[in-house]
Amino acid sequence: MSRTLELLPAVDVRDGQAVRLVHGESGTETSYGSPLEAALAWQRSGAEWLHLVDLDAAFGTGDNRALIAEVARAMDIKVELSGGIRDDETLAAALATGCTRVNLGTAALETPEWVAKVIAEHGDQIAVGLDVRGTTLRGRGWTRDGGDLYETLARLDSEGCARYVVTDIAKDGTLQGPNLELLRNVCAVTDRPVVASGGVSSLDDLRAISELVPLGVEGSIVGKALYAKAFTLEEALAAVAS
Ligand SMILES: O=C(O)c1ccccc1NCC(=O)[C@H](O)[C@H](O)COP(=O)(O)O
Repeated sequence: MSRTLELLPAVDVRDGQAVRLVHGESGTETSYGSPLEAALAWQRSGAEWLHLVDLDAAFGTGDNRALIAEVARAMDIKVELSGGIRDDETLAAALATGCTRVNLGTAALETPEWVAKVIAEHGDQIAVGLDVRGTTLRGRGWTRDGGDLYETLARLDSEGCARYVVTDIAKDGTLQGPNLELLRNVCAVTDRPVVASGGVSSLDDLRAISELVPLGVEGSIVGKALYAKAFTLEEALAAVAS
């Protein structure tokens, strides 16, 4: 098992643009231009992963499917694809981009039988996003309650889910620091790797998340902090190198 925290710079796409949201709320977008340019910039800076999100698909306001596929296919690095992957058709389209894995959110809450089926079929290519306010999961672009974090986690563990992407929505896009307690609590009840998401603001935040690697935290998504130039990706990669 790797002892170095993986970093996944984020490219969240809304209406064809790379954006950042606050608390994942529609209407709070700050635009950062071309998603392809952003993704290529993270790749040039040494990223080994890209976290690529179709926000329109997540919110149900359309999709950026062609653009997302173009970005994913242009990458030489691993891609984690998220947003609106909820049935056989959207899963097939996502996997056809050549991405390394997909991140399911709403489907894990609304169609658990389908999620159990695709976990069995695709194994490590499927991660589940556990997006929470407190300990309540949120689906449909984080707009609707979807049950208890720990009950859902126990169910997904029993179904063989390979990995979880854990987001504290209250922290997401706020530069207020990650919810380390949430990450510790999730790691305490599952032996599956956890990818942290939401709130990273500084290199010290990344060092603090790195300290959770022995507990099961495998990686950290970084969005706003990179776009706001709180630090560079090169500095972040150096900070977590062991
Ligand atoms: O991932 C989703 O499906 C999603 C749905 C609705 C709103 C936001 C969504 N994702 C946001 C992210 O994955 C962010 O890129 C990530 O949490 C980074 O957060 P931050 O470092 O705080 O900018």
